[in-house]
Amino acid sequence: MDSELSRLHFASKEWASFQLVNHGVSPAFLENPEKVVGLTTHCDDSALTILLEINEVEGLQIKKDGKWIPVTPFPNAFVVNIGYVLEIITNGTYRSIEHHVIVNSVQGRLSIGTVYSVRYDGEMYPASNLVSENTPSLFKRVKVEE
Ligand SMILES: O=C(O)CCC(=O)C(=O)O
Ligand SMILES: [Fe+2]
Repeated sequence: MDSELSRLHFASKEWASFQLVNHGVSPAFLENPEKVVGLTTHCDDSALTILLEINEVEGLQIKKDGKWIPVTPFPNAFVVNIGYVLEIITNGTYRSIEHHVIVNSVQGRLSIGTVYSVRYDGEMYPASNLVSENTPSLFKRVKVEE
């Protein structure tokens, strides 16, 4: 049976891709804005994360040269975030950037992300054609699960 579901199951198993939805902040939470935390600072451990800021509420920020810079939502545009996996495969040519999400007490924020990664039982290391005497490998071979 080659249903959508079995194809999705195959894709999730082979590429570990899945979707996540961040819901807005609940009204109860909004009554205590000082307690409101968004998503704490992190780099994605995916290969690529493709994000849609559904209701175009600001909140996502990236850290550049030690400063937090807001990623202003742009109608119908995706935010493409590079994760550790791609940083390793490209031997650091593409860097994974630190980011976090802050929420405000006025409006909830809604985003949907599709996370593309690699097989969980595999290994990752820089692509061999990106490693040379002049560009030594910046990463050792590691298991994806590590
Ligand atoms: O909601 C967002 O805009 C960012 C979500 C995020 O950073 C993540 O899921 O890794
Ligand atoms: Fe993230």
